[in-house]
Amino acid sequence: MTRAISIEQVRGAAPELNASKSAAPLLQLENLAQHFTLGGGLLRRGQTLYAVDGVSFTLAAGKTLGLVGESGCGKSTLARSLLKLQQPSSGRIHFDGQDITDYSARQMRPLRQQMQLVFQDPQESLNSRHTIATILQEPFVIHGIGTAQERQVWAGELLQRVGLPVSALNRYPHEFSGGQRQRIGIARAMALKPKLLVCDEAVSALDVSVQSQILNLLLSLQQEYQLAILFIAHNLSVVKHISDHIAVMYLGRIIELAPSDELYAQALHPYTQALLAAIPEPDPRRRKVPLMLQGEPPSPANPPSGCHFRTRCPYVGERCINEVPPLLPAAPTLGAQSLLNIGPAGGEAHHVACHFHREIMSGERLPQNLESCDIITSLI
Ligand SMILES: Nc1ncnc2c1ncn2[C@@H]1O[C@H](COP(=O)(O)OP(=O)(O)OP(=O)(O)O)[C@@H](O)[C@H]1O
Repeated sequence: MTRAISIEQVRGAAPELNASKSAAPLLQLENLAQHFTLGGGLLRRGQTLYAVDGVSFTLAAGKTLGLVGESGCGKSTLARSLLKLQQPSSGRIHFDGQDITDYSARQMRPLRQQMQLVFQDPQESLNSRHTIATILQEPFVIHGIGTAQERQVWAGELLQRVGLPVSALNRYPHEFSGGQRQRIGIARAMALKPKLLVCDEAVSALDVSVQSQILNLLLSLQQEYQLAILFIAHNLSVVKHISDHIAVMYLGRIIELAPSDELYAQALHPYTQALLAAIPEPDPRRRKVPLMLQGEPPSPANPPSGCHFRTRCPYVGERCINEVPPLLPAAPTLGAQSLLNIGPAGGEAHHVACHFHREIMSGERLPQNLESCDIITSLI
């Protein structure tokens, strides 16, 4: 007779990699870069594309970091690099106390259970020819965990945990709505009880009401399993309710990183301010005057010198052309939370990469060229 084993026991069945080594962050990136050498036409051949250009942050167990930026700024590339689905060009990745940067595919194999990716389009990521039972049992099969009967039980438990009935096991992905398919995608990602979930635009294709149901599901899974979540979106309003911290990315670099509440209360980088201004405000009394931005984002194959944002920044100065602004704790004069627990490991500090953020916030530096600017509409 087969003994039913709950999914709570799965982690115990897996190789014992799981004990956290210390209070160190679960994930730590140091200056991670992903550069591609372009092929194709004569004009582009041999050119370097700076998709991710020196990203550092930390993420603790049980916390969510929202990663936001326009299409093409490097969010998905960053996700793939930190999961080592592609080898980064430079920088270091620390996961659960181990420097995994140079781990081989074989060394990564047991860690794959701990780091899972949830995709935007579950239609594409779920094999349409397989039943939900097969799809949910696959992670156990790949890692050689459990008997056939045990896997069947676990698949049913996973489905119920994400709010779907066990009877759905014998159906196919196309028989479900987009939101239900994303629940199945999350169930599959949670099968081996990972410590880190990377959600790459996981709710972007869903209706707003379904989005919030999926976000609530992620939050409850996070509480239950002390899950760390990197939540990628192109829209600041989506990440607001799920994120403890938010990182704003522009052309391969993090330009602002702050506790979520603080970012919304007092964004310090002109780009973040523009993203916030682009969020629609239904109450006409509270509508802000949109901050204007010039032009389109430059190509990551030909990024501007100095500050990558300078070609669209209303506050640009000479220094922005010549010097890359480092991502540093915000100026003490900004007061409040910004002064607390400052540390490069993230902490509660508000970090910003702008030479003039003090002057902009104090009103000493005024925007120029506003007349000729466009509103960012792609982010609305
Ligand atoms: N394998 C690759 N070879 C060459 N260029 C690439 C490769 N992968 C990504 N890029 C380029 O890197 C840049 C960043 O792409 P990426 O998909 O990471 O951005 P993104 O912020 O996730 O955008 P989106 O929200 O549209 O998915 C883009 O210019 C893209 O064309």
